[in-house]
Amino acid sequence: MIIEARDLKKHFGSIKALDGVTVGIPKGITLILGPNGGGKSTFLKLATGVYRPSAGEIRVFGEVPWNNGRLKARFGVAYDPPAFPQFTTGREWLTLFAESKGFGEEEVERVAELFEVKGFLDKRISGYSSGMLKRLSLAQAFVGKPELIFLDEPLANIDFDSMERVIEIIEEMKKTNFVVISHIWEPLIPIVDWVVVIGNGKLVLSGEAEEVQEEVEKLFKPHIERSKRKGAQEGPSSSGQEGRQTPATR
Ligand SMILES: Nc1ncnc2c1ncn2[C@@H]1O[C@H](COP(=O)(O)OP(=O)(O)OP(=O)(O)O)[C@@H](O)[C@H]1O
Repeated sequence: MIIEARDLKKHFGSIKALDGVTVGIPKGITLILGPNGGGKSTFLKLATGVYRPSAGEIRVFGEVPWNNGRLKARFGVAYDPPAFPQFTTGREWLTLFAESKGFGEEEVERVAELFEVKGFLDKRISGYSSGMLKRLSLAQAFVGKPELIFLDEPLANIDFDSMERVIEIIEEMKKTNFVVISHIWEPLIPIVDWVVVIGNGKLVLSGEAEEVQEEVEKLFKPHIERSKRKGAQEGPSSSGQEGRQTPATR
């Protein structure tokens, strides 16, 4: 196991963000799922040493992440929402970050190309769209090809082509381990090895992707029936207009 949590707790005042999670995450690609406010990002921040556990323990590569610069140098992280200094350019920020990890301009170019951020790299971050911010945060997480990469919502706010690209990049990096939190889970399932579900501060499920896929589908596949809405629109109580309005009819 590359990550092991034992009775892990994180409380913020009376909020029990994590309330006794015991779980092991193996090598490969792990997907963390769960409802809003369930504790996923808190788990990630405990694993990356941003938070210190209120009780229990978490270890990454056998080490405690809190206050552990040596361990932090071994992984990359993209948090959600991405946070950057606003008045630097993407290039300045990536260069500073790469240098802090012992890499130079070449590595900045590599990750910038990988996530197609080159077109706006010399603009100030304050002018970036949500998708640009997401792609810059992904580029940062991949600097130096770390052996473990944590990604919080890597597919949020990016267009379909970029989504496919991100999934391909993750799949191609065979030697890298990934821990990915994503509400957009379906396109990730084919490449995922392990799934962890955290809800209400507790572990709900942990297992091999193939074995738990059915259960995951039961828990998280949205069941929206088109016919009901159509029926409501066309029914006697509707405004009398048929079907969906086009911009011209509004
Ligand atoms: N720094 C904080 N201070 C206070 N409460 C916090 C803090 N971080 C998280 N929480 C609370 O802890 C709980 C778990 O939050 P967390 O962000 O871990 O959930 P999540 O599963 O990542 O949710 P989402 O899917 O909405 O991103 C929530 O009730 C949240 O409000």
